[in-house]
Amino acid sequence: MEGIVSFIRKAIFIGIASSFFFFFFFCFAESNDHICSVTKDSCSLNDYVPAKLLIKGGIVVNADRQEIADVYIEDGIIKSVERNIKAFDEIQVIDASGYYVMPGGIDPHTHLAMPFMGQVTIDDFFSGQAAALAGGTTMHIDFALPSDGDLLEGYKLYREKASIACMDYGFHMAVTKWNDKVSKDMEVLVKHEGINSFKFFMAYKGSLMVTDEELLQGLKKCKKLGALAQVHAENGDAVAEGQIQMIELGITGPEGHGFSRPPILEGEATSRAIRLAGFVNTPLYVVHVMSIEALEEIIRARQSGQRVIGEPVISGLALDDSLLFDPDFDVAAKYVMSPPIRPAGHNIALQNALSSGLLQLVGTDHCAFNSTQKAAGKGDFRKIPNGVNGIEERMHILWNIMVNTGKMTPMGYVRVTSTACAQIFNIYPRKGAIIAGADADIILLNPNTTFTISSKTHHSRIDTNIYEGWTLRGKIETTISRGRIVWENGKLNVSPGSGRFIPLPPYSYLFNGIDKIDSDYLASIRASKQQKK
Ligand SMILES: NC(=O)NCCC(=O)O
Ligand SMILES: [Zn+2]
Repeated sequence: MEGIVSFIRKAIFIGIASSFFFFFFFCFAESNDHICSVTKDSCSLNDYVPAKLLIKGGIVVNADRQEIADVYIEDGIIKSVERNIKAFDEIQVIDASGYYVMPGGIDPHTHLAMPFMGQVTIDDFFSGQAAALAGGTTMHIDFALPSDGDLLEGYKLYREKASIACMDYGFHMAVTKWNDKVSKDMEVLVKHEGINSFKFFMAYKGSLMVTDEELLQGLKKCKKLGALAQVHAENGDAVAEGQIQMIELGITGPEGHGFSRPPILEGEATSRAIRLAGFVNTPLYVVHVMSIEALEEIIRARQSGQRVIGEPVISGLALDDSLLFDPDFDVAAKYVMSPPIRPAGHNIALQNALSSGLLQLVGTDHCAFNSTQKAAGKGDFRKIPNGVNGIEERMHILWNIMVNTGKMTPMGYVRVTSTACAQIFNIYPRKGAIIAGADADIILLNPNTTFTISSKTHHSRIDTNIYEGWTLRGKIETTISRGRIVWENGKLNVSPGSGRFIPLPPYSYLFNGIDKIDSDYLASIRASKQQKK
């Protein structure tokens, strides 16, 4: 009898102890999941318990197919995509008939809360992301800058800045000098911190610019780590020379910005970076391709079999440089970015290259400075902080200039706004697709709604807009981020801290076969050495 009582006591004790264990285990796991978020108090319950959603009867578009289907979402994940899914009582149903139902946009190029040219970009990780969600972008990859050249310190700072995020995000890391510590930090970032790309600035002499020698070391290290090397391709030495020339000519206004860094300097740096990446045999990603000169280098390299990705940005695709010549400084300064927005013709060439697959994905380079910040360069264009808005406008403008004009199908649109980015940065198909198992990042676009862009109604903090007054057809009326409806009926429903950091794993598809090419090359060198003997 005593034995039975003692057995029951033990069983009760083990039961209670294990309940405590599991309680603490799950609490810890939950808090760990939000390790970089602000306190939970600032997040609404909605952030943790996404609703069950059924999107019914829309035109579901992926990069490879388009079909009328329903999309069922549970716990922030797409559970099924098929026709005639039954709606049960507790499921919220969205009628999507007549709407395009597409993966949320992924913006590969943003600069939120970035210190640059004596200013800090006006959109932080909350305001910039809220604007993005209102414009149909559900994830972005921002550029973390080193802190005084220190990569890990810089990265830590950016993770802290992003604690107020309200949508999913990842990071690229910039490399602005070269030494052993930089090399070791790159390794730590790739192996332990979810970084799989490093950006090298070939411009901004005296601040961010790297030398060819530094770039070469960086390319070698990227290859070793399976990380993608990215370049801002402009010849920084020549730009500095061009700027002096303009000042000597008495050209001090925003138009001097464009004249001082002509397309030939973008073409030269693009060619140089491509050739160095070819020498190392590592993939290369050219950010913000703005000119025919750079485009031609990318096409030539791709034709020769080199793995080069070209990213045009929405400003370069949609605009020409005419407003850079506006006599009103405040108007012209809005358009100052680097490489510069080019004369008419370059934008059309970039559009054509995008539609034919010669360029692969579209970014924004959202780097917003308001008019008081831009005013720092009155009387000297070299001091105008470089950067334009776009995180909120990219999806709509691209739909208008590419899909409404017949240059691109909705499937092509999905490819360049979302899928290609997810593939290049190795998070496909969790992102970039509407398929079972993917994150429920989805937009509903009404192709018949028109609206007009204005700084008075946009959601970014910037007080101007480079697309001011543009009337567009086709509106993203609903944005769903991980199963939560965050944008609907012209209203945002977001809270700081609800966004998630998405680690980006190394060795994307771009690295497949690189080792084979290397070993074949080494074998051919050895063979030629033996022949000589
Ligand atoms: N692009 C630009 O003008 N500003 C952001 C920094 C950069 O990407 O070059
Ligand atoms: Zn750049």
